[in-house]
Amino acid sequence: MAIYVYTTEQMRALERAADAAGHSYAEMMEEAGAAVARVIHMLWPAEETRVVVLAGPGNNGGDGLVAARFLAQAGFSVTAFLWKRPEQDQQAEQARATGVAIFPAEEDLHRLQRAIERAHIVIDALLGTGLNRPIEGTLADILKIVQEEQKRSRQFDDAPLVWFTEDPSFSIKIPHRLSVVAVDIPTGINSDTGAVDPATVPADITITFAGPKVGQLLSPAATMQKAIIVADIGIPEAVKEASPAIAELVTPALAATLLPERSLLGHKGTFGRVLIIGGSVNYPGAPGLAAMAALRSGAGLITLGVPDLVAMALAPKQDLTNCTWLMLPHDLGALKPDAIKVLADEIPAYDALVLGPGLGQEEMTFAFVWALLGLRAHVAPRPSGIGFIKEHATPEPEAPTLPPTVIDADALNALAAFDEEWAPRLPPNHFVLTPHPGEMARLCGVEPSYVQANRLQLAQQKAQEWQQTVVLKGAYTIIAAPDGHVSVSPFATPVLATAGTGDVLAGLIGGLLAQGLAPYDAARLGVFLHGLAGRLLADEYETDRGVLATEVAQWLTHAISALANIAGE
Ligand SMILES: NC(=O)C1=CN([C@@H]2O[C@H](COP(=O)(O)OP(=O)(O)OC[C@H]3O[C@@H](n4cnc5c(N)ncnc54)[C@H](O)[C@@H]3O)[C@@H](O)[C@H]2O)[C@@H](O)CC1
Ligand SMILES: Nc1ncnc2c1ncn2[C@@H]1O[C@H](COP(=O)(O)OP(=O)(O)O)[C@@H](O)[C@H]1O
Ligand SMILES: [K+]
Repeated sequence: MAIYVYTTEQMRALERAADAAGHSYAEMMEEAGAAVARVIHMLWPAEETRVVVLAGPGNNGGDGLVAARFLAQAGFSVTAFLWKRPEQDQQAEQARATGVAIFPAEEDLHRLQRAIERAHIVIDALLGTGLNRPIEGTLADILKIVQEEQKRSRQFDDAPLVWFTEDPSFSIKIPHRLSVVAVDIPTGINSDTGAVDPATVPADITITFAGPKVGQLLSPAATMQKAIIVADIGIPEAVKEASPAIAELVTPALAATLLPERSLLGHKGTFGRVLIIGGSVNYPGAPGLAAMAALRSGAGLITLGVPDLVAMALAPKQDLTNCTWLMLPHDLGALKPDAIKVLADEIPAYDALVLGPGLGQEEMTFAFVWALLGLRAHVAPRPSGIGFIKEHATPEPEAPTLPPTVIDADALNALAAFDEEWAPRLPPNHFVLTPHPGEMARLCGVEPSYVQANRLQLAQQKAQEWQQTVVLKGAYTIIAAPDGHVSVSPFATPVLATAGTGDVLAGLIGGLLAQGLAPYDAARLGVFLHGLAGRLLADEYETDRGVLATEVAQWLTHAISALANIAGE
């Protein structure tokens, strides 16, 4: 079952289509409220758990009152406060009939405050995707009460968790006296832009319906939610598949279908050969990290094409004794265009290439990258001497035909530094570009803040313009295909925000390319396994800091094995 990411308008269209197909709005609200109650019931014991539901004027409030009813039926002690919602409302009546105590919020904020002080859970069902103006007045007062109580109740900051089934595979930690559970989206988050109203209360758990709303995955909204659980509200699959969505979420089920087949009779040649080209005197470790990840990806044979002094430093490292080596010509530890001569003979033996980790930014190294990518005609020879006499070194060899290639790190910077259009000169749908927001900004000639504010659209637009797969890294990494398809990673975990994890990702995607995956699929699976390895490590250490990139590479094997289990659930 695919899970998609929606804009507010797409979500409304999906609801309309579901309603037209016979799954009514009332049924969807019933399922939404039931899902909220189920998640809470899974994590808290009904006895002795006091729940306060804050219900607003729209459907979000309706969902909250349905949840209130199911929770009361399950034995929770539930109080609901209505804001801008009549007490005779149908959902309120039904909830009251099951024993939910219901009060108008406006008339007695003191009562509301006392209830929240005694509560274990506050359900935020004030506003959902219908937010359309700044929050002020009574609504701001209500949220302020929750915010203050939440601050008082924080004992320690738990490890973040983002997941998307109702049966979380990782334990959701409930360290606070008071937990905030948001219905669909925390009140005050703009579900399209990710903008956050200052009144917004961060949610420990957000239960979002049918699929994430794109704003939830953008900054700064992403920081206001920890666990995001996607709940099915019964929209028929056929309706979902026929309705437009802005992106697809990479779920365990999807990732599992992408894992390359593994023949019982396979030998190392069957599973692909990866050549990693990178390394320089200042960054000797990066290609090694890429190689460790490629080794763990299941690829058959990994070679490091690096300057000899980088090879000397790396070869004794534990995992890297499993690699073979190709010494490439360099000047003072930086690769130079002559390396093409060595590579021209070697490259045909490889099924995938990873170009970039640790290359450095020497001009001759950029010239090497341009030449390898066949942008050679536009490598400007360096002028020397007086006047206009230009000195040509040895004639440049022909650029070899490259296998599917990951372009990462300084190879991306080399592209950004190329002074003419590079994209039309590359064979289409043959490369995976893996920029972080800074590299993306350089490639696009914009500010990093612009990249972050327009992550999804920019990645989509550039993948189409460049006709290559683009992986825009960071929390909720975006993977965009040349045909306009976009996928989003479900992982936002600062455990990965440490030097070298990008090299690990590049090597992993390279290893998957070598096993025959198409660029977009190799990127989607690679990003997922990389994020999962990070999550597993955060669970193992019970912290989201202090994990090393080498460990992320090593744990890829655990991630692959965990994927099979998670997807099977
Ligand atoms: N996605 C789905 O398929 C389903 C969605 N449902 C729920 O429906 C919600 C959307 O419902 P609605 O469209 O009724 O929207 P909301 O429930 O978010 O509320 C909209 C109302 O709040 C008012 N409002 C907006 N911003 C305000 C502000 N800053 N201050 C004061 N008032 C403000 C609006 O004028 C409008 O009256 C979703 O978030 C979800 O919870 C569910 O009922 C089930 C089905
Ligand atoms: N908060 C986060 N949530 C999820 N993934 C993250 C987060 N921070 C960083 N990452 C991931 O970690 C990797 C960092 O890559 P990069 O920025 O290239 O670092 P480096 O060059 O040091 O390897 C990327 O795959 C990125 O998506
Ligand atoms: K809400």
